[in-house]
Amino acid sequence: MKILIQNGRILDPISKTDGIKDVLVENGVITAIEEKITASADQIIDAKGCWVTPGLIDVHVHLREPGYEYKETIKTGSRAAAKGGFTTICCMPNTNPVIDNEILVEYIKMKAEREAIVNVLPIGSITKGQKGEELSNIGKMAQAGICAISEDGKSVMNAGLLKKAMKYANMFNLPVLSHCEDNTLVGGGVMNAGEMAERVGMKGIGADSEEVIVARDIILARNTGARLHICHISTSGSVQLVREAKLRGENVSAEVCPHHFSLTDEAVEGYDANTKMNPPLRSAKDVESLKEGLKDNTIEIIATDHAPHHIDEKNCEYDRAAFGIVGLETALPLGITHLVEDNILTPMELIEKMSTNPAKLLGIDKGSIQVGKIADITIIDPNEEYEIDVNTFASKSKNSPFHGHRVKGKVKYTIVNGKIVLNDGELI
Ligand SMILES: NC(=O)N[C@@H](CC(=O)O)C(=O)O
Ligand SMILES: [Zn+2]
Ligand SMILES: [Zn+2]
Repeated sequence: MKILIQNGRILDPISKTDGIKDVLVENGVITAIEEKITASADQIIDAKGCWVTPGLIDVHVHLREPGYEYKETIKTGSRAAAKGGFTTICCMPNTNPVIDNEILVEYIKMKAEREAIVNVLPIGSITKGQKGEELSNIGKMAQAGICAISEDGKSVMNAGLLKKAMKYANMFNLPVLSHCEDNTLVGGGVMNAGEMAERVGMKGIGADSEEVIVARDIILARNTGARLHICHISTSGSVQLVREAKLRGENVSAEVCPHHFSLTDEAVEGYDANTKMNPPLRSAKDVESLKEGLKDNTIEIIATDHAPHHIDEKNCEYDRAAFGIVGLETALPLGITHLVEDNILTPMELIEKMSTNPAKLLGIDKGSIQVGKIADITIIDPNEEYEIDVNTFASKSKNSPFHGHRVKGKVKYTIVNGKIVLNDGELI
């Protein structure tokens, strides 16, 4: 299979290429990137006016399989990923049963091999059953092919246990993806603590519940040498903690989710349960800090925290609704609309945070569009404007607060291992 991509704007953060070129893909590999390629091909893609980028990589996705297939499956989640321009996604272990042993890791890999249309990398839990009591067998899961460990959905509240896990993670060179939430400080909150929570009469979640754990985990990572990655960073204080750790030369990275830089807690005013997620939408000041963190590279990664839930789990009182929103199919347009259009990031910086830096965190040979690399490629029309419509989502769940939002930037083609899985906006 030969694919020729013509006249696109190549954005490669590794070689710092930013220019109009043709790209030739043969048998799954990029074989040429030149001003003008005149080879014959099975499919020619006219990428005029589009960005041609390394395939997007999402380090934080909930695929819900096994156990919650009514929300999402490996198959449907991978299709949502392809629509969103993602060629590789990492799936969190808070399934039922929890991914806490090598058999389940093998199961995810086997299912993904058969049913997923993008690359799926499993993440193993830190403790058995995510109960916070006993470590999962990290070594065996590493051998089976996990890309990281995480207790996402909660924090490991026992610092001693987490410290031990960090030491194991080092032995297998795995990053530790940390959901930062001290459950003794949450106090039954359902949205950001502050003026807005008072106005709508709901219990708030303070910044301290996140920041206490960010600080703790930075200290533990310093003492163990672990590769700490902070998930879904949401407060000014957390950004500052990560910034200071980096200035000290410590091995810490952070991700921000598109909803946390696109919306504030003002969005909760209409009581739409699709504005409910963990951590919650924060204040305008926090959003400002997140953008500064993106700009000065304190925050190197944009990840979706794609968290599908069934309509019945959202169609109820705000207090009782599930935490989490889908994100795979809105991430790129939100990045273009709120970061590139607002001059927070250049197109190259956006792609770096959505592909190159995630690949670096995972230690995989992806995130670059160069001759000799496996052909994971995304083609994006940055100028197409449209309204987000959840009814067009490939995801099984539609729990997005962005329905009806006007955005700019449309994913046109997603190519995974040299195979076109999204063709002119349509899934194959
Ligand atoms: N983010 C969320 O609100 N929910 C996530 C869990 C998580 O990412 O912590 C989920 O699994 O539903
Ligand atoms: Zn989380
Ligand atoms: Zn999550």
